[in-house]
Amino acid sequence: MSVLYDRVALIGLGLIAGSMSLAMKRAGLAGEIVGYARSAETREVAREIGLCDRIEDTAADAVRGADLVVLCVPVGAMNAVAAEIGPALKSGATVSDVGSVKRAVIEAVAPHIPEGVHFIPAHPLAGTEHSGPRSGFAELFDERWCLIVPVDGADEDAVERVETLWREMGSNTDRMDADHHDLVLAVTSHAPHLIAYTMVGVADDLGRVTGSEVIKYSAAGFRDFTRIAASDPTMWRDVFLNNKDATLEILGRFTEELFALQRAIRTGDGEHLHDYFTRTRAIRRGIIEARQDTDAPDFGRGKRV
Ligand SMILES: NC(=O)c1ccc[n+]([C@@H]2O[C@H](COP(=O)([O-])OP(=O)(O)OC[C@H]3O[C@@H](n4cnc5c(N)ncnc54)[C@H](O)[C@@H]3O)[C@@H](O)[C@H]2O)c1
Ligand SMILES: O=C(O)C(=O)C[C@]1(C(=O)O)C=C[C@@H](O)C=C1
Repeated sequence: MSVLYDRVALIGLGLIAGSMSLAMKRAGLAGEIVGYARSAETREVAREIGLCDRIEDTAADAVRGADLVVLCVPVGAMNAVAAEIGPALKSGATVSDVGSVKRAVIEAVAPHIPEGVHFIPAHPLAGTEHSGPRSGFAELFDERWCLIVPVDGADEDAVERVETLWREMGSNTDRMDADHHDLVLAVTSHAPHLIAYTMVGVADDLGRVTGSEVIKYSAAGFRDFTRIAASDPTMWRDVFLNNKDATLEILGRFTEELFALQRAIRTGDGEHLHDYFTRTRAIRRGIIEARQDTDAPDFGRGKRV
């Protein structure tokens, strides 16, 4: 692939920006990659490991002359960063972001984008529980989805170029409306994270009673919960505070179902439990069969679904 953007600026140098830099280098997509992070320590690490071609000490200096600027900071920091870079953006440039929530990010960023600059929000559905400048790797986006969320009146060429960038970094892309994105992600990512955080908290409370047993004998299912619950606290605080309505809607439904299952256990209603688990098993099997038919990429790393 030839160079897509002569100069790319990455703001916030953590897991996603680091992986983007390495994936762009792998495919030769950027003439130059410039980086900026708020803390001097992160900038120092990024320089030391050669994460970008150049690291600047202010966000405005990093975006000056850039053809593509990608905001890779926690969702709650998007507004302040956009305000800082707005006046320094080059006419004709594209600003994108990788935030896990889309409606709130659009509302936070769009007012700071000057006339003549394109704003094309995006969200790669790929991550790990690790964060910071040393956590990125070039393969993170391979065979994963990246959702592109164009705002009303978005320039089609600019949208297509961002789609090409993600495809060349290894992802499959789809377009989605911001509100729909936030509801879908509340089901598939946000509520599951909150449930994992809760379950690990419950186990921790129990652990105080039973010593180290909870960890020592933890089965694979619980270990998966602990992996998810080790994710970055700032990132997830911001996700929940910025996708309130959709997350609360899904958690409300979750609680209703949980109460129904709780009641079935208490009253010994085995038929209810069996029917419920049969239905959920069929859903999982249906997903796997559909994927084999369409050869679509899976939700998990590699071929694990
Ligand atoms: N981790 C995931 O699984 C994942 C997946 C997809 C999208 N996202 C989204 O990507 C974004 C970045 O996540 P990450 O996992 O790379 O996080 P990270 O914690 O690894 O990196 C975030 C970086 O932003 C910097 N930062 C924080 N506030 C800043 C500010 N005000 N100005 C400048 N820099 C600032 C931090 O120092 C850090 O370098 C978030 O919006 C997150 O919702 C994360
Ligand atoms: O695999 C993980 O660790 C993730 O949690 C990644 C995950 C997800 O829920 O799938 C987390 C947040 C993102 O916005 C996108 C992807």
